Amino acid sequence: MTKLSVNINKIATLRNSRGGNTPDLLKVAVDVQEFGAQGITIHPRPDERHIRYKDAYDLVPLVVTEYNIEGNPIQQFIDLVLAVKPTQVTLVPDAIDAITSNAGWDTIKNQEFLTEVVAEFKRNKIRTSIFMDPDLKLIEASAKTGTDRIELYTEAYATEYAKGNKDAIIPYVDAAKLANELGLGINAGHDLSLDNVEYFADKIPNLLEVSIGHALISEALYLGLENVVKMYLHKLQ
Ligand SMILES: CC(=O)[C@@H](O)[C@H](O)COP(=O)(O)O
Ligand SMILES: NCC(=O)COP(=O)(O)O
Repeated sequence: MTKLSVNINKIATLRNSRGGNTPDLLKVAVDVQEFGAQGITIHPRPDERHIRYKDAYDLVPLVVTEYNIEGNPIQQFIDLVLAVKPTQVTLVPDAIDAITSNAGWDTIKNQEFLTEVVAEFKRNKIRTSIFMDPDLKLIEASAKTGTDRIELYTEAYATEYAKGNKDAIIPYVDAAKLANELGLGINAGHDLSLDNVEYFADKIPNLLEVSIGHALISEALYLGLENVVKMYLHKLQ
């Protein structure tokens, strides 16, 4: 079975848009776990445009499932993760001004750096995962960093699947087979959705975890909309 870790960045985006505490990020994290999600993911970015560093601390007593913190391992991020001690840290090479994560690591070019960072987190008993495109050479190199897992960056799959190109799964299956041979655990995420996640999970051997945020929160809005509109109409009768 593949675990679902719900990324709550978008709840923080909505909260920050008004400056108050609605929606309440911490309550959402508690409720999402009560509804059955097996993990909570956050991706604090240096500009704190959604998740604030304080949120990462406030979530500690409330995340009773797997706590996954994603981000670019700049010193500020490393210090945060070492202080919070989540279950897992996912290393993502996102540029400071990127609108969202848009590439996996070049694990050949950054091998020494990643090896050091991975070792530091593992010394602190934090599981590590490296965000990766499904590139066999890079996946082979990722194993040399000592990481426990990789997270397959699924945007390309999601984009092609939406166009009807199911063959877009092939590089991911090949990548997963190699990762399995190398003893790497496999996570996946980015633009996974109710439309494309089942096919992905069916085809990828030993997919341990998916982290889903943007589509899941959007779908929750759509699926809840009719109910809430009706509740308002009822109050206004
Ligand atoms: C690592 C990754 O794939 C991202 O999906 C990320 O966690 C989402 O970040 P944003 O919510 O800032 O787009
Ligand atoms: N690691 C991927 C993640 O946490 C969520 O990505 P998305 O569903 O917001 O694209």
